[in-house]
Amino acid sequence: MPPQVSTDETDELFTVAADYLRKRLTPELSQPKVAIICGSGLGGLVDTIEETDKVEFSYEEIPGFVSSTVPGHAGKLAFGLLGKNKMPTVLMVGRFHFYEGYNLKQITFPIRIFKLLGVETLIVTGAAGSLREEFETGDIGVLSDHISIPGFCGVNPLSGPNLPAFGPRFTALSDTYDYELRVKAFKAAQKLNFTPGSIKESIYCFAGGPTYETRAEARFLKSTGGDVVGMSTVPEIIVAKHCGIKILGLILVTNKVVEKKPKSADPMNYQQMMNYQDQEPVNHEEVIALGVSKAKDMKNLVKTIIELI
Ligand SMILES: O=P(O)(O)O[C@H]1O[C@H](CO)[C@@H](O)[C@H]1O
Ligand SMILES: Nc1nc2[nH]cnc2c(=O)[nH]1
Repeated sequence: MPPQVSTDETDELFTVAADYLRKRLTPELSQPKVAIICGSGLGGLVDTIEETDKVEFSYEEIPGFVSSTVPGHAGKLAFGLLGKNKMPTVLMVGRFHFYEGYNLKQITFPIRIFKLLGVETLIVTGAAGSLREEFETGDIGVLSDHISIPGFCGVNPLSGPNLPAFGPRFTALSDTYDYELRVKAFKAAQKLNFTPGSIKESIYCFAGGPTYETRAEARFLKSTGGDVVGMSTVPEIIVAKHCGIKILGLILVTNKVVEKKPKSADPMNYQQMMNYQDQEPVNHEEVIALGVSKAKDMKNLVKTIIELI
């Protein structure tokens, strides 16, 4: 039996959604132990589950779910068995974002459904821009911490009445990213012979989007100690931590946010000093394309991590 979280009227919709899914799944699939959120361009992760036992629901049909509106986010929930250990798993193929106009409660709604279904581990994936010279495009970041820029302004998915059935009023986030899972991520990368250095611990800066960073914002974020920046991930992670789900964050670096002003530029040579203007601005098509090109690596990594769980 999955853990039973008692509910009251406020969280009635969570129960309705969980019951809706449970009724349409076999007992084996209705009690997933692992949930995976697929980030931009990473929807291919759904292929890690066997086609034969895959059951999918479009977000539109699940009570309380909103729709995916961003290219690269298909908008479906897929249940199946993953890896050699046939881990019962649920995948969000496409996530919700604050910049789509949804509030943080809507964005994080699925996490509490996962809790009610019995999920113990959440693997959050996403695309992000690199704030550090040493983080190359295509590298994978294993999240060790985050900085929520909207959080400093009171934008937090746990604002408003607390739901004690899920967790406490005040939640400590100091150990949010499970150490054992991070170790497993590195062990999996080693097992798969990933290029040394292409997978690194990273601190994720959550920016609201949908605009990418100005050059000054990029410098500011870098000065905060962040390694990568994206427009998602943190809200889901906060709600998962609140209800006691173990968390692993995997970020694919899809572009570089740091500007490349040459260190040796002659201060009297305005062309040298200003040549960072030549840098191509980032765009979402490039973000998705990078995700698709690294799909195989991401799939193998996630599968191997789950086999180590
Ligand atoms: O975080 P995911 O959804 O993977 O995608 C990242 O890429 C998109 C911008 O290109 C934003 O949604 C940003 O958060
Ligand atoms: N904020 C932000 N999100 C991203 N997602 C993918 N790349 C980026 C980026 O450069 N900035």
